[in-house]
Amino acid sequence: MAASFAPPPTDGKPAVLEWTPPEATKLDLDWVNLHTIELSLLDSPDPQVVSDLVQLTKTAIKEDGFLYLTNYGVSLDQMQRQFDLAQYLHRNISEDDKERLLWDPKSGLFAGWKRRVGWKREAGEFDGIEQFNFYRQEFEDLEDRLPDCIKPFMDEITAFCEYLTNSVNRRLLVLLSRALELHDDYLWNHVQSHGGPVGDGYFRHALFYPLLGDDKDRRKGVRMYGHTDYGITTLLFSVPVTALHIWSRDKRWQPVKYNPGALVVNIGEALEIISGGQFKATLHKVTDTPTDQEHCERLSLVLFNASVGDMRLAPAVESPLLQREGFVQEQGIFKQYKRLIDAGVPVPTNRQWREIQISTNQQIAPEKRPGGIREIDGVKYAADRFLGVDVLLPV
Ligand SMILES: O=C(O)CCC(=O)C(=O)O
Ligand SMILES: [Fe+2]
Repeated sequence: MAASFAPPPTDGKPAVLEWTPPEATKLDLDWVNLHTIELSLLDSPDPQVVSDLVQLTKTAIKEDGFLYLTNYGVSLDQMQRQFDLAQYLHRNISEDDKERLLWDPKSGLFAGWKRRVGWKREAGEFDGIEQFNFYRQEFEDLEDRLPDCIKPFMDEITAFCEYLTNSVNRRLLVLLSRALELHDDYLWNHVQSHGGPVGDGYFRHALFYPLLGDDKDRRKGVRMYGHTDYGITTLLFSVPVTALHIWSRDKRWQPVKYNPGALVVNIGEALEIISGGQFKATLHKVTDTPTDQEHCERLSLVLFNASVGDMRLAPAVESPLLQREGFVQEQGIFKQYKRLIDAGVPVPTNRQWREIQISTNQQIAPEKRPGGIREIDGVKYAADRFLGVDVLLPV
């Protein structure tokens, strides 16, 4: 049985205001119908239950690339505390710390403080998104790389990330390895980066301020443009303010419904490549909120799990699933990597791949991207090219 999360005590620490979740939207939206994976069932003594769970996981990642994960070992109260801490960081970080810890995406990492004015170190147009991003270095240098206000709580944030990485993500990777019919620790041992609470990935405290008036018009309803995450898996805590949309199997943008306590998990590009396209790195974007949430702040906690930096990804051809069913080259990154592999051209290493995307920053309006907008089968795509790899993202 996997142990549940056991956070460090809170006594003796500064008082932290409770985060009040905004009310969920009352609008009846075109919700995407995601499958739910109950992670605790992996421990079931009944082999049929476990094999049904693997089958359901396979269906979810082949069909949607997104799923809800429940019963993963963190209680609602424990999750609430992490939202309290994220809100506390955003309310209490000093202007000096914002300056001192200002991020520099040109470095290839999003580490530190993002202001509400775009995705570069230099101030750009208002986008209303503030973030603090904790990479391995933030966990290692508790003195110099953190806002002073959050220092008393780092034991809790560290323990939380350790649990998410070493228990939740590890168990999820067991399920995904089994879906590929490989041994339980295949993805954990070969693809997941290790070291510290987040490996080469990062933990994010994001706060989306309301976007109103001219700012709203200018951004045409989009907060974060359509993209796939480059890592292995992304664990997003389901939040009451609706904004996350996925490019669904019906080839349209559909919102993800609030599921209190659940993790919304998406498959990153690394898994799409390893699985020879059997798993889908699904496109998603963050949009304006529904009209009844227009004035709500959206707090969002995310763990991005990253792959081993020096590795050049290729499909796991030892997978019996791949041997039986072959590659799936319908979409996206695997198709592009396969073209390079077939041509004998080395694909980028995982580190090169993530750093080029962060440093050249994809959050550029589609019409301003180098390749502009292309229409294929009636769908408009923004075209980009990184390190010889074409990237097409629906607008
Ligand atoms: O905040 C969210 O719901 C999603 C954010 C996201 O897609 C990302 O940061 O990659
Ligand atoms: Fe994302």
